Amino acid sequence: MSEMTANHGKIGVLVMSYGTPQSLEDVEAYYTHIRRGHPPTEEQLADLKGRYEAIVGGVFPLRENTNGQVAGLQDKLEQLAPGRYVCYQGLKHASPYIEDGVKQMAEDGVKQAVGIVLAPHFSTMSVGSYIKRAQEQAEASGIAMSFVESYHLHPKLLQALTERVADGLNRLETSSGGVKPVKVLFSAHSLPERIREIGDPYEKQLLETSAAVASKVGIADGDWQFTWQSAGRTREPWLGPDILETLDGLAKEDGIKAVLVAPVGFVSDHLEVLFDLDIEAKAAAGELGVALERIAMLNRDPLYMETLAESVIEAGA
Ligand SMILES: CC1=C(CCC(=O)O)c2cc3nc(cc4[nH]c(cc5[nH]c(cc1n2)c(C)c5CCC(=O)O)c(CCC(=O)O)c4C)C(CCC(=O)O)=C3C
Ligand SMILES: [Fe+2]
Repeated sequence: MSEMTANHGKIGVLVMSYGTPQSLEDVEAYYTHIRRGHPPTEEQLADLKGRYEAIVGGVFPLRENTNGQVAGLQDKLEQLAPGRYVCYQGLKHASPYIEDGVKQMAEDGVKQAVGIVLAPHFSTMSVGSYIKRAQEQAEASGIAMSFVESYHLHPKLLQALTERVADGLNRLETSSGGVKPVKVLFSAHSLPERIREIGDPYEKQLLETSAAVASKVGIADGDWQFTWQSAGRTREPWLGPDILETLDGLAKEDGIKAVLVAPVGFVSDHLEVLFDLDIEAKAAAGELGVALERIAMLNRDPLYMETLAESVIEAGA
């Protein structure tokens, strides 16, 4: 069988993710793509490069993690439905772009496909825009495509997050010497406030995941809350409170001594976690005299791979 027809008859799976630069030299082109073709100022570029320099040891962690997640999903699909699915990668702001992934499926003879994003919660501005781009290219390429819109309450995702929060609380207890009171902060990437005007489900879904995990771990209602992080630096208002503001209030008004951050809106180690939480939020907490730990990210966790595989099979049946 030739390369061209090897995947003929299989269901294509377009696995979509944000994308990260190829190298430090590539940060400017990547940032320009995020800004819809408008190059960043010198200052903005230096700021973003500085953040990447702080977390990157040769390889950009998000690239490795996305590659691992796509391979892990392929393996899991092979176990559950041998020979039926073939995975392709499609990135929002880096190569291979979403459109490249769809075109590759078409070249390989794929006629039917399912799209899934490596982010559990739906927003028109995030997952919705990935899906729109994939759908447009699928129509142009003659592929019938369906999509997984969200999987934020999938039992295996909740189980994986529950284990991580329980483990994180144990680590925090050890590293902080058992100081109390403790607060669990669930977090996700902020979005512009205007998503509220269009009835976007993002906030509701994030609260649902957080409440479900808190309940499974057995955290009392007053001992957890949700907060935003990583808001964009634009003139329009973004959803708040931001985690830095939340930490300040918890320390000064509520006397909280230790915090476990659970960034449930993300599934990988990447800039928003390794810099915004591990460096920036941790330093802010330190100045406030608050101990801070973060839950381990899902990356290639088997329960996360099963969440993705089961969601794909359900959507592509
Ligand atoms: C909802 C959401 C997610 C989660 C869902 C999902 O995963 O899709 C997410 C993830 C990520 N965001 C990432 C990186 C960046 N996002 C930026 C800017 C923006 N993010 C936005 C939203 C989101 N972003 C928005 C509305 C903007 C403003 C510009 C625009 O309207 O698009 C900027 C520009 C500079 C800055 O503002 O810092 C960067 C560098 C990385 C990669 C990290 C790495 O490389 O390790 C990841 C996983
Ligand atoms: Fe972002």
